[in-house]
Amino acid sequence: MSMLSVKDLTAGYGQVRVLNGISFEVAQNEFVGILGHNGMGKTTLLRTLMGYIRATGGTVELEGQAITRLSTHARSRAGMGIVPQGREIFPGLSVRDNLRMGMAARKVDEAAEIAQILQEFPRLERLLDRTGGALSGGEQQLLALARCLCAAPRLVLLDEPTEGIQPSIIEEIVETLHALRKKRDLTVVLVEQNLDFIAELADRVLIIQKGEFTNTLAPSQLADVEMVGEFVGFGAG
Ligand SMILES: Nc1ncnc2c1ncn2[C@@H]1O[C@H](COP(=O)(O)OP(=O)(O)OP(=O)(O)O)[C@@H](O)[C@H]1O
Repeated sequence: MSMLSVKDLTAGYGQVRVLNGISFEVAQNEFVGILGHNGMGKTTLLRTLMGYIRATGGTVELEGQAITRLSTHARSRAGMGIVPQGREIFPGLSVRDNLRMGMAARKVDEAAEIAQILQEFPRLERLLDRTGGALSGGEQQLLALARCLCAAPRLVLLDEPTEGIQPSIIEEIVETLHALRKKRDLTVVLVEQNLDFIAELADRVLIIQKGEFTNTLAPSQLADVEMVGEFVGFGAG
């Protein structure tokens, strides 16, 4: 059974349709990348999968369960999590309290849960009492991912995690995701513009153009700048 199964998904804003019939499957423990120009619908797709935007047509199944009509909270309880573009941590709360907010919907031993998260995100340990807004972009991205994991998702949707982040922390995010994949048996759908990042993490890469998937690339093909440029238009950048 697939972890995620999406069929003919359509969605948009008011009368403007942005997703024009998206279909794809993601296997358990697979990492799938999504690549496309700005404005092609990547963020809209992740937000529709998470239930922030209502699908106007099509179906979404998580581990065989129909979730197309469920609320965002219900999807979260069913095992789906999102790390949104721009990270959206709570800037006025401490790192510890940001993590606590991530667990709010579950009955867990907070201290034990935070100890586990710190093993997976050692950089956060000395930052626990700092406010989220005082962290660097890369640290905020790690915190956003850690907070998402506090809800114990099995599928994580990542929206442009490397946006505005220094290369040294980008490499740390790659390593963290590889480790989480093994340790938590995590499945990831990853929207990215950073070709190196996506090539290091994704098992396959779906190309989105005008709200539709038009091609699938192997990660090794991302090194072929001309080929990527043909599909995505920013290969040379
Ligand atoms: N809240 C909104 N209301 C109306 N139109 C929107 C809204 N959000 C996005 N759009 C439009 O929907 C289309 C797809 O946007 P979306 O953010 O999904 O693209 P994207 O591929 O994620 O691009 P980016 O990388 O710039 O975020 C764009 O034409 C955008 O202008």
